[in-house]
Amino acid sequence: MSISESYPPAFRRVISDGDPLATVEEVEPVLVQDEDIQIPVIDLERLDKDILREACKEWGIFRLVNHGVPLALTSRLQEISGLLLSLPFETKRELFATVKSPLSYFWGTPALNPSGDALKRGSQASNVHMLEGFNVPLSKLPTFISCDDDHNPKLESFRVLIEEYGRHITRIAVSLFEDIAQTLNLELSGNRRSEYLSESTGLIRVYRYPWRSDKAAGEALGMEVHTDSSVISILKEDETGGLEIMKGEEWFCVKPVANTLIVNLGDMMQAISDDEYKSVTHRVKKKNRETERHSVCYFVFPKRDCGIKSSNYKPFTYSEFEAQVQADVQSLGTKIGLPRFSPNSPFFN
Ligand SMILES: O=C(O)CCC(=O)C(=O)O
Ligand SMILES: [Fe+2]
Repeated sequence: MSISESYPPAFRRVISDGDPLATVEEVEPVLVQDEDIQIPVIDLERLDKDILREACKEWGIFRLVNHGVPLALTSRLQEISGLLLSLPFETKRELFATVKSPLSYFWGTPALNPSGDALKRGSQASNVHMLEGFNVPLSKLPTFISCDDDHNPKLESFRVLIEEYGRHITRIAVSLFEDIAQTLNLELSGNRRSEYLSESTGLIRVYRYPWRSDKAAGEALGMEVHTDSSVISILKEDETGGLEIMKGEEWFCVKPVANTLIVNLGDMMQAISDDEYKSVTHRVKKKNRETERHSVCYFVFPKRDCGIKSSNYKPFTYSEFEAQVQADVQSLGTKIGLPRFSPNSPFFN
């Protein structure tokens, strides 16, 4: 099987010859080469609250070292997910295609509904994003019994590995959230912590961004410009690179560094912090054409009915925020996010 047979059919023309009729939006010509930038580094074993506060305030993103996730576990998870993602397209489509499976396979868009299925996007949206992946809601993982174990014993290894990785990454998210809350003097008495950051909402997405031939025209965007809706997102990328962040008015490349994790703050953290901290604007734009990019991304959210009150937004629950994002993606093709809840914004709803 050639590698392109494992890609969704809509990707194939684009990766091989850049057919001008291909349905992928070509991004703006690159006028300025995006420069590399060093993001702040946080050491989880010797956490410095001042550096953490500064990173959340000025950047909304930082690199985490001494995070305690065993290297062997991450490597094995990356290896198994890579193997599953390189299965033929049709096999991947069938992998979780049982009504009982909480896991799903998606491609062409990162915008999914709460069940993990791709959202139909508005007509103005660029049609296909050059990415595919598996969506894994961690709390539902114990109920996942693969009906395809005979054909794919790798699926059982994937489940075991992602469950263990999920335990580590949840521990990191909770401990970072508590540290961040301290830097904000945020009151976390009672069950406030688990309402703001509800472990049961945690999900992991394993992404693959395809390789492209030298003949392919232009650049195809891996993931469009966005902020995450989460409280905290934690990314493990491979050595290919492609993650870019906006700082000031400029785009910068975040270079991969072995055995580190990237933490970015999401919209919910921005709202909880009363806009003191930033939900970083980012995208994935792969410069290295010849290699695929693989990443494993964790997202965690507030409890669905958790009320978010802040001076810059009308009060809302996370469910309301999510419903608004989904409605905008479906009607406009893109997420508007927090401005929908800000009386000072032209997007206020
Ligand atoms: O693949 C990546 O590294 C980034 C993915 C991302 O930004 C997202 O899923 O929100
Ligand atoms: Fe993101």
